[in-house]
Amino acid sequence: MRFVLASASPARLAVLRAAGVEPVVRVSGVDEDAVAAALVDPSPAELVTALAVAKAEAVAGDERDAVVVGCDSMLLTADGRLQGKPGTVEVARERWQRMAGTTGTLLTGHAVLRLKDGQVADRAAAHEATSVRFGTPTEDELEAYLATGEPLGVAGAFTLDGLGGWFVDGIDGDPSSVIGISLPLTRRLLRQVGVTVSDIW
Ligand SMILES: Nc1nc2c(ncn2[C@@H]2O[C@H](COP(=O)(O)OP(=O)(O)OP(=O)(O)O)[C@@H](O)[C@H]2O)c(=O)[nH]1
Repeated sequence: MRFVLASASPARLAVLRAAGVEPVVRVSGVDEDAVAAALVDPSPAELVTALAVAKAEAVAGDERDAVVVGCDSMLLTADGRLQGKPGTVEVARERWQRMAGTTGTLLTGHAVLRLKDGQVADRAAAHEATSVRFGTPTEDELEAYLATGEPLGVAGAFTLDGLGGWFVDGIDGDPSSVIGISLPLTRRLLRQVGVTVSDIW
């Protein structure tokens, strides 16, 4: 079955490939700020789920028979801030100075659309929440990490499976969701739209 990943995320692609799926990658190009602005006081979970739906829907229009999956990840910090990608060293530094030694929640919205004959025959969406216990990098370690550039382009300014792993003391929940796509949740959403995971791996 044709499996379309509506995401530019190399991490999501890697998780799916390691799990036996060879997705067709179609980047949605969704304006995330515009989607967020159209929502009325969404909860963090509602926001990431709405963004995942928007990404999947943006790509689905060109598909005839396929499963289309979209995701969106953000970090909800212990002091209640919802954060995407920091973008700059300054922002990533400020975030780490606040979050070191605390526990945050990495939220990933997921949307699955089942296309048949060019129509959305079925759909399912949900979010996964994973607690992340951050370590406390020394000032030198933090500056070295920032200098690698890795934290700038990932939600929450950290990775679990990359250089950031040195600074994550532990998680409570699904690790694949932190990296970018929850395999167990995606399996459940696929089942809701009549697709068995072994149909796609
Ligand atoms: N490798 C890795 N990437 C992470 C981790 N946490 C967050 N990310 C990445 O951070 C990015 C979060 O931004 P999103 O807006 O959800 O996705 P994106 O990369 O912009 O790509 P789109 O789906 O096309 O929007 C994703 O690429 C995630 O895979 C992690 O622990 N490991």
